Amino acid sequence: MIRFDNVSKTYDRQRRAALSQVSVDIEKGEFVFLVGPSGSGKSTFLRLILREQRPSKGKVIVAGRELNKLHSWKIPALRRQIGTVFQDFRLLPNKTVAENVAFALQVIGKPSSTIKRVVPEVLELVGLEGKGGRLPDELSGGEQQRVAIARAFVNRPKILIADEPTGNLDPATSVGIMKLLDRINRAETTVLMATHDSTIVDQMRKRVIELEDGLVVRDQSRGVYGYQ
Ligand SMILES: Nc1ncnc2c1ncn2[C@@H]1O[C@H](COP(=O)(O)OP(=O)(O)OP(=O)(O)O)[C@@H](O)[C@H]1O
Repeated sequence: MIRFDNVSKTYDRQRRAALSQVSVDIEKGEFVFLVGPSGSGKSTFLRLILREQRPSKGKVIVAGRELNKLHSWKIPALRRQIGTVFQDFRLLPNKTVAENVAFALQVIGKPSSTIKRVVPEVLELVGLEGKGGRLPDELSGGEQQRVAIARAFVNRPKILIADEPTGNLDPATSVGIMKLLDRINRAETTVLMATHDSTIVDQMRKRVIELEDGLVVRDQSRGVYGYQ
């Protein structure tokens, strides 16, 4: 589903590579944690998958497309297959929960009959039934992240990318969010999550890819967080 073939990335005017000769293969339906110290290249890895950045060398292949060869007009279609969730939720503050989720479908041209049907379904899936009319600031952090996950998942993407999704949440709330991501993964969605949350990684025992200074220093199935 995601393949990096000897990928290096050096940003303009930087001496050091953000990623160096990275080769990894992530299969459909896998759940993968991406770990490593700050500045080790995790966000760069995720940005390459979304074609927000291009590799300096090597190939990135996502859902069968080699991203370097992808015409820019095809980038929206690529991104439609990838749901994204971030540490800071990134909800639209003036829209209700249901409107936030509906908006993700409106921008890709889904008919309103479909939107009316699937928004309540996905809100129920994430445990927010009955909260569709609230504004984001009327929700707890954990609930806001559930809205963000509902929005990312409502279009049933092949891949879900989560960049520190539990970074702003307390441990108990984080466990609930991880259960939800696990459930989404069991529905055949490939999940790739960058995190500094050692407790979560140690509890879940999923594949762990560790970066250090842009290099893959570990790729372990049923792995642990494994560094301080
Ligand atoms: N847009 C950019 N321009 C120049 N250098 C960048 C840019 N983005 C990242 N870098 C550099 O690339 C390296 C890797 O950064 P990246 O953001 O990928 O790390 P990270 O592992 O995601 O860190 P964190 O855990 O703090 O989010 C760092 O040295 C960083 O300074």
